[in-house]
Amino acid sequence: MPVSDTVARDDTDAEGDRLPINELFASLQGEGKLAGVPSTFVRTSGCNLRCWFCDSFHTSWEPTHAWMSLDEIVAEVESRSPEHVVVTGGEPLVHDETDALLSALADDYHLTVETNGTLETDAPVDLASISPKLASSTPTPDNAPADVDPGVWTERHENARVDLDALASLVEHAADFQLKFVVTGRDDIDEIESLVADVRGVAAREVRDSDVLLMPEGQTREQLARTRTEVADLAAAFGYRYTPRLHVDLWNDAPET
Ligand SMILES: C[S@@+](CC[C@H](N)C(=O)[O-])C[C@H]1O[C@@H](n2cnc3c(N)ncnc32)[C@H](O)[C@@H]1O
Ligand SMILES: Nc1nc2[nH]cc(C(=O)O)c2c(=O)[nH]1
Ligand code: SF4
Ligand SMILES: [Mg+2]
Repeated sequence: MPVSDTVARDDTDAEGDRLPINELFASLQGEGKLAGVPSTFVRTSGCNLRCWFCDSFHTSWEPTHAWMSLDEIVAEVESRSPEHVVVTGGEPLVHDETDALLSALADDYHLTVETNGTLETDAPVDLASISPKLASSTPTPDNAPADVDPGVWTERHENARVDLDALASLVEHAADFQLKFVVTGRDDIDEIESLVADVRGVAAREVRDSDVLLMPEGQTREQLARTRTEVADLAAAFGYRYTPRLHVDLWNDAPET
């Protein structure tokens, strides 16, 4: 099991700007303020966290990818019609080259970055879709994916999952932002309220309740069916925004959806 933050660069990667791409596809944005918007997704591989529930197993726990040059990625994006591009992962901001990709796309596309909120970027971002990871995301031998021993990641994930300076920087820097929490149940709400208060205390930008989104944990329709009602009730009770996971509802989070 890889312990590295990112993925090992192979020898063909020696030259130029390249990124490890797990998948690149057009779909509807399934989550957040832009749910339903046709978008091209660029999914990088490698992450500095290991959420036990990660729905992109082959970008975190067992990374698989092809190394593509920034020019190749841009050409693939240009061959698809959506005007919105979502750069996601894995954790896209673990790669320095992600900033260069965002800059290359910025003039022609609306850019959403899906990030765990632990790393900053100076690159142009239209929507910072920040998903801070709560204590309920930390992997343990009891909740880790099948046949995976979380090992050092229990402590490593727990120590790295919240960086208030990075969160404040992302909130302040992007044209728009959302704090989109993966919610396993009502036991998460105290930490959400506390973290939102902490971000409000350091960020030089208003964080409205409508900028805070509660998203049910679930990789499949069946798992979402177990969590969505409780999470929707929490959103209504605490005044936050509920977000669905449309791609799971529509396509059960099949690859390239
Ligand atoms: C695979 S992550 C990649 C981006 C970044 N690493 C992050 O976690 O925000 C994409 C989005 O899916 C969410 N996500 C991952 N696994 C999930 C699950 N089991 N249930 C609900 N949301 C999940 C993440 O919180 C994030 O908003
Ligand atoms: N349709 C669709 N919408 C998404 N929004 C965020 C996603 C992600 O994996 O970052 C995602 C995804 O994987 N598919
Ligand atoms: S931070 Fe994102 S990519 Fe990394 S393990 Fe968690 S959900 Fe997966
Ligand atoms: Mg996804």
